Amino acid sequence: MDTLARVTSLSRRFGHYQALQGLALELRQGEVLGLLGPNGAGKTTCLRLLSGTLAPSAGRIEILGIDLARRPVAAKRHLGYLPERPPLFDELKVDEYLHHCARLRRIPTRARAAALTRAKGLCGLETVGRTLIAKLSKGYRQRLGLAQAILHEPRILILDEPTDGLDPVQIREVRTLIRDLARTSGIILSSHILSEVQAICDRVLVLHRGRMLFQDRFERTRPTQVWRVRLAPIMTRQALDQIHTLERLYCVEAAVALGEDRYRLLLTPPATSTDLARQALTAGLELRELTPEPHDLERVFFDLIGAGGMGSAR
Ligand SMILES: Nc1ncnc2c1ncn2[C@@H]1O[C@H](COP(=O)(O)OP(=O)(O)OP(=O)(O)O)[C@@H](O)[C@H]1O
Repeated sequence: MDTLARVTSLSRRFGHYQALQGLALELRQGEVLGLLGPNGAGKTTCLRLLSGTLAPSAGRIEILGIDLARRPVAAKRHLGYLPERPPLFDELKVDEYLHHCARLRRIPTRARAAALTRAKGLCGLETVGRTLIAKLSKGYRQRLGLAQAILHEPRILILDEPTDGLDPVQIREVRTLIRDLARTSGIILSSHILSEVQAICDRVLVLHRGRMLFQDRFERTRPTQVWRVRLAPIMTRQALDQIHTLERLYCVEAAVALGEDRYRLLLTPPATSTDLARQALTAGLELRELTPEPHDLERVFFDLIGAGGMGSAR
């Protein structure tokens, strides 16, 4: 897979405030990378740095091997950027605005009409070319923001909260469009909604207080290795025996007591819940409940926003 962007030790300060600290990431062709984090985590700062609209305090950004700080014009040719608030001019019509963007992007005059048709087609804007931007709905404004970002067919798309403020139908359309665009480019987008990132992205990078907390590739078919079990009630003095029996099961890597005959178990790969049920029965444990725990990312994210996690006895 081709590496499109490479970021090393990227940091940005605002006065004494460290908004981003030591970020490293790579973006590859065909990949959608999600930046996930609560408000103020540093997502917009990171995307502004990557788009070249904000200068870093330290670190390096390479776009297709070109140093963004040293050769900004050459590097930005490969970038399309949809900021948090799309830079639209209300007094222009959609076509006028896109022509203006095509000029700014230095698309040759003879190629402009085709570029507009392509971008409008991809973003579902064919019917609104002559509409005044001031009259567009929020959903159409967002589509237009996307259209200006893809007009010059960039290899890298940077999208700041691309579905923010859209209704469920528009969200589905924009998600489909993003997946379509990823066939020919690499996309990095931000969101503060876990399900959003899980729906669109191949990989996630969780930011918190300007630092990278966690990075993972979604393997949607990967079964969870963490299970929660409830056993038949026993006398308190036997509780220790119960957890020791669980720990001794061949398929169990670790067991944590949650109280009232409930335990959280980490299975040894490639063991499955069927192995667990069978081995528990053989060991004389009576299983009353067996439920999968959320995937790692969900636990990391809920820990982050203070809703409990692996260590809690929810
Ligand atoms: N121009 C600026 N001057 C001073 N502080 C700033 C500036 N831009 C961002 N910050 C601060 O940097 C931190 C990170 O902001 P940023 O907008 O990158 O977060 P975010 O993760 O995008 O948040 P949100 O989801 O709310 O958009 C915040 O505390 C913010 O107040």
